[in-house]
Amino acid sequence: MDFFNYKNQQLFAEDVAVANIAEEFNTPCYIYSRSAIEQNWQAFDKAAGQHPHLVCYAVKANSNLGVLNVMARMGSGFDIVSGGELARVIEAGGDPAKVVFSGVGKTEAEIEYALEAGILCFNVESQPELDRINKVAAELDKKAPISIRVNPDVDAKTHPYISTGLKANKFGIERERALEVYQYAASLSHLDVQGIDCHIGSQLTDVQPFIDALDKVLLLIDELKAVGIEVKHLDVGGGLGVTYNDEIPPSVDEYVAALLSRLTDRPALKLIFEPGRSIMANAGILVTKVEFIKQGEEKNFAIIDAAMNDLIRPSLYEAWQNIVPIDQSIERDAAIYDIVGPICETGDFLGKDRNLKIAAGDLLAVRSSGAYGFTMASNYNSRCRAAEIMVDGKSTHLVRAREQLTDLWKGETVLPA
Ligand SMILES: Cc1ncc(COP(=O)(O)O)c(C=O)c1O
Ligand SMILES: N[C@@H](CCCC[NH3+])C(=O)O
Repeated sequence: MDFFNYKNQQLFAEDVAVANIAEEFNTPCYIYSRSAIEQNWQAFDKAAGQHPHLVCYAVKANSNLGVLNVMARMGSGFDIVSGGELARVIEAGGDPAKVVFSGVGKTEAEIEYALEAGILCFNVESQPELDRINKVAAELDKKAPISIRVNPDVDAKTHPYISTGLKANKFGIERERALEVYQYAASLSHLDVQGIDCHIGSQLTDVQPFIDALDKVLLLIDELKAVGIEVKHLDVGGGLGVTYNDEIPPSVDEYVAALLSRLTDRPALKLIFEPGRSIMANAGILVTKVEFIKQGEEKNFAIIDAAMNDLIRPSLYEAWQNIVPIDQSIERDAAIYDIVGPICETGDFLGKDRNLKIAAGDLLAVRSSGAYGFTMASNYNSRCRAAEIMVDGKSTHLVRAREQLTDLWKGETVLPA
């Protein structure tokens, strides 16, 4: 179900008119729907049914404390990639015992922090990382729970920047070396081998690469068992795609059912999911105002008050996101526009060649912006980052205020005279 809908030609977020939110909180602003987040999270939980499982939301998709708190209240686990994300999970009321820690470059300080917090598992990406975790755990007189991220060499058929399961990518341990690395891990005194992990990329719209990767990992689980290493959980990563334009990704039900169909003879193998985009992308929009219409010789430009610093996906991946007027009732002539921001870069666009009926002062919504939107925002051009608002039925909550000019130099100072 879509929680951003037109009623009487006005865009609503749940039961609140987006125009009213923009008036109260100004633009640009991100708006998230609590119901959408809950429904998308529960889709995973329900689809897994009685099979032992844990949904570990990938914090990188959207790490707003309000967003994390909505999931923490439902009992979610979290997939983190930094000490900063762990701190945010804890601050938002998340349970560290349900946290898995992914990423290729964990520092000693981050490992120590995660061990002290008592996380569920480190998803280890290299042999030197095993040594580092073992060393830090020994210093703390603890045993670190680990799983090894296996790179199955499967083509996820997604954008090359967000494909992670190929030999050419920096992630995980090659399938061929995995057995040997597991045996090495099992030999280290302060590691406790708990699981196995795999994540092949993001925005996958076909279920087959997931299944190909799973089959390779299941074979490895059997090989490990044969040498006396028994894993308790299988972390299948995230990566399920969403509809931005005309993509038709598998539903959560289809995706989970396809995975479970391979696990019928392994009822005790706990599944961990790390969905990010599929929970958050369509639970959020970015609202922006048209500042000027500029007619160039070759193109028309709608210059808006949001920019690549607010939402970098179109500039970085040439990602397409739907851009719609908030008020559809105004009758104007349609024209083709590039939707561009005020940043001094030709690559600063949110959409190209869009057919819209717009004028200066109009509000637009960039759809599907709840994932990898605010989390990838920056202060480029010394722009203040946008406000974030959570809608919950009829009520709105400011879950992060717009940055102020003074926030732009927090912690920074000029040289002494
Ligand atoms: C290890 C890991 N887990 C989970 C995710 C979340 O992926 P997605 O947002 O595509 O579900 C990512 C990002 O691709 C990731 O790198
Ligand atoms: N940031 C990417 C997804 C990256 C996934 C992280 N492993 C996007 O917006 O599509």
